[in-house]
Order: sequence, then structure tokens, then C-alpha cells
Amino acid sequence: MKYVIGVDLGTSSVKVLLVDQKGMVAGEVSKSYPLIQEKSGYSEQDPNQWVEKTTEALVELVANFHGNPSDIEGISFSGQMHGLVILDEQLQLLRNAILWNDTRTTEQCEQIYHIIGKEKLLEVTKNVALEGFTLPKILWVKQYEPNIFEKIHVFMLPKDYLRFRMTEKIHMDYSDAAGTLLLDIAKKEWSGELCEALGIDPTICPPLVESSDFIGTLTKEFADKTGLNEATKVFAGGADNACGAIGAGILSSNKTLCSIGTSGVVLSYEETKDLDFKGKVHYFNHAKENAYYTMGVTLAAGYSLSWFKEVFANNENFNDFVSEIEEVPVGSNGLLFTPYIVGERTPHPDANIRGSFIGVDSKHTRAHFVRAVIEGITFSLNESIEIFRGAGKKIDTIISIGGGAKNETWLQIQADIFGAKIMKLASEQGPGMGAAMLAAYGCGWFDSLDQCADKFLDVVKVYEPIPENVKRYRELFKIYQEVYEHTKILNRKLVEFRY
Ligand SMILES: Nc1ncnc2c1ncn2[C@@H]1O[C@H](COP(=O)(O)OP(=O)(O)O)[C@@H](O)[C@H]1O
Ligand SMILES: O=C(CO)[C@@H](O)[C@H](O)COP(=O)(O)O
Repeated sequence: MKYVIGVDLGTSSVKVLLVDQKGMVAGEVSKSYPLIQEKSGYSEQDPNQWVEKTTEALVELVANFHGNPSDIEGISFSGQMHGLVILDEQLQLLRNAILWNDTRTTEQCEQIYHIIGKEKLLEVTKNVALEGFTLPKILWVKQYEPNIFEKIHVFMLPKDYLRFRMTEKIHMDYSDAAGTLLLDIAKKEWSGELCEALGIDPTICPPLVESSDFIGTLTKEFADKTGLNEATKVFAGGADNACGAIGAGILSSNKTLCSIGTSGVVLSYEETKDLDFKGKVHYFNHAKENAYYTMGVTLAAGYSLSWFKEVFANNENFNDFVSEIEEVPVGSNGLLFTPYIVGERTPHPDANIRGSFIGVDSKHTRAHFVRAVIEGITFSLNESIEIFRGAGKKIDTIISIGGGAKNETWLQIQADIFGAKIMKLASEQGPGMGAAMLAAYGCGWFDSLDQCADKFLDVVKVYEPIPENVKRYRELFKIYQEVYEHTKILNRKLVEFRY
């Protein structure tokens, strides 16, 4: 039996998945690392930690593997998107990575509009300027850390840096490059025009490849450290949401994905590069060749829940903590939560907004708060579903992946709030599975990713919407939607009190 490894470099942890030729998960190890949050709105990580923790995870995976490491034929990656990693001429890190959920760059987003213009930006990149994307982060370094900016030899995204440390090769795939706001999405090339207008040397942009492209093999040093074979083939990999889509079989039109990790995403497959959503949702190259996807993003989805747990139930087991919600009725007895704890993207691109609990009552217990957090996250994702439905998409079945898909009650809440069937797959590790599938396809096990998905993916349970819950949630969703407008001004006034 042959195997491949999918490495999912997430925001909360790295997950490595060993998958055999039948698509069965033969081993799984996860290692977490922290966020570095020096100020409100800042979010960084030390890229050395990604390498260290991935190495530890692979050592454990190989040690528990009963076969021969030379049977592990290929490895590929899925990575948290947009994070800026910069290296000097000696290929040494110049600073910590500035992550996708770091919102310090509102000023740089305004500069982009001022210099490029919103229409031109949409024409080239298909996206609007959001704080989380990579380009505003490069401009922030240019403005506030000019000594570092002038030393930049190359910039990368998180999984590209990890792959570089494993292979000594530098590349970026189209699906991740699309999230930098420097890629001409339709032409699949770096936009020299944007670089020139914004004073960025285009040579700092790495060579572009397809997600399933063969990059090389592991360095001897990395192979020796982990116990993997030096001849293991390395394939480029993709953005975590593109890989999540592959790992959930979102490989043709009319398929929708809901992914609840640190962020939350509603994603829809697109065949063409010329649809016009006017920047309301993100529009990126897929990790499947010459395909695209659109998506709406909730910045703090799983993160809202883990934040609440960390503050109010730090020492409890996650499953026990979440299981309390089963006893609380639909609507949490009138308690509403908006998950804007680090700002928001879809449908409110607003770095200053913050979360609220509305309707706190002396009868509420902690369990009501936990359920309200989960319902609020799901309402926020429903805003993206409404945008897609408003654009004429039929959404009646959704595949749900990510940490949030571990809880059965939450999956039922998704069915009831989205008013759609929710499919649960055998593994909720969509991005890691997608990465493994890119390696399996790259190794030549299948003629296409679609063929691989047919063999590897298995729906294990379907959650049907319960009509009376759907009705109740519809009423509550309307009230939920009002909270943003009512709290926007208050949050602007609070900005000066945050540090
Ligand atoms: N048992 C659980 N039930 C529901 N949600 C969970 C559970 N365990 C973890 N989560 C949620 O999953 C999130 C992490 O999901 P994951 O897909 O691993 O994220 P990432 O890829 O961003 O690291 C956490 O923020 C947490 O809220
Ligand atoms: O910023 C985005 C997508 O645009 C996020 O979805 C990141 O890609 C991080 O993903 P997770 O760690 O939550 O999976």
C-alpha cells in the first residue's frame, strides 16, 4: 500500500494527515501554536514555530506508522491564507508573519484605493482591498518599518515558507497568490502594473505554480529529522479554503462548502473568471487548474468560540464545554451574539466593529452564552449564504468541514439556520484531505482530482433542516442583521479606548 501526507498549516495548529490509496486516514497528528497579539487588531505568528511544530508532528506520524517510510510517496500542503512572510537576501526571516486576521492596515487599504482606484483593482484582482490581504501588509511594512522593507528579497505565504524550509525551493501557487491582491486573477500572473504604482519591486514576488505541480524532494536534513524518505515527492499545495474545497469534493458548479475553522467560510465553485460580484465576496483561483471559487468570510468563527472558552472555561474539555448547548432551546432564550471580536469581513468589511451580546437576562446561564456564540457565528455565515442566494445561486445542500463540524448539535444548527441539508464527511479535516488529494493526483494515482474525490470522499451523515427551527431562526436572523448598524457607531467611539 502507498501513502501520501497532507499538511494543513492552520491558524490554531498544524494538522498532518497520512492517507492511503483508498483514501483512508491511516494516521493523524496535530500540534498547536499561539497567536502573538501585541495590540488590539494585531495578529502575528513566528514562522519558525510552524516549521518546528510540523517537524514534531511528522516525527510522531512516522514513528506511529507501521509500514516503510519509502511507501509514503508524496506530500502536499494547505495553508492559512494571506499571511505575510518576508525574507532577506540570505533567505532569513526579517520579522514575524503578519496574519490574515490582523487588521492594522486600514490606512494602507485606503492608499490602495487612492492610488489604484477601486474599479481598476476589481478589474485586475477581482477583489476589494481588505485589511487581511497580503498587499496592504507589504505597504504597512513599507510605511512603518522602512529599514526592513528595503531588505525584502522575497515574500511568501505561510505554507510556502514551510515548504521552502523542507525543500529549499521557493514557489507560490495560484490559489494562494490570488489572496495577496497582487495577482492578475484572469491572466494568472503577477500584476506589474500594481507593483509599479505602489512602489513594490516585482522581483520580490515568487515564481508561480499550479497547486498539483511537482516542486522537488525533501532536503536530506529534513528527511533525517522526520524519518521520511529523502525521495518523497513534494507538491506545491494550495490556500486552505481551496484545499478545503477539494477535500470536500467542491469540484463542479452548484456545490457549496461551509468551513468553520478559526475563520468561517461559505464557498461556492465557479467555472469562469468573469462573474461580477462587485467585490461583495472574495473571488479566487481554485487549487484545481483553471477553476475559480467565490467565498464570504467570517473573521472570528471558531475563534469566537475558543475565545469564549479560554476566558470563561479555560480548563474544561472542548467537547464537554460545547455539549452544554444541547439543553438550551433554539434562540438561546433571547440572547444574541455577533462574532465581530476581531472586526469583520463579509458582509461588513469593518476593522473597527466588535462583538456584542444583546438581550442578556438574569435567567441566562453559561450554556445560553455558549449556544448564543454558536448561533451568532452561524448567523454570520448565513449572511454569505444570503449574498449567494441573492445572486441567483440555488443552495440546498452544503458540505460542512473544519473544527466546527465536530459537534453534532452545531451541524443541526447549521441545517436550521442555513435552511439547507448539511453533509458531514468521514473526516472533518477538509484542507488536510485536500492537500493529501493534491499529492495523490500529483503522484499519478488518479487522472483527475474529481476521480480522486470519487474514491476518497465519503458522506457519513446528513442533517435535514427542521421546519419549526428554520422558521424561528429566520425571525431571529432578521434581528441579528440589525445589530451591526446599531453597534457600528458605538464601536467607532470605543476605538480610542482599545489598546
Ligand atoms: N469539539 C468541538 N466542537 C465544536 N467546535 C470545535 C471543537 N473543537 C474545536 N472546535 C472549533 O474548531 C476551531 C478550530 O478548527 P480548525 O479547523 O482546526 O481551525 P484552523 O484550521 O484555523 O486551525 C476552534 O477555534 C474551535 O472553536
Ligand atoms: O483569511 C482567510 C480566507 O480569506 C482565512 O480563511 C484564512 O485562510 C485562515 O483560515 P483558517 O485557519 O480559519 O482555516
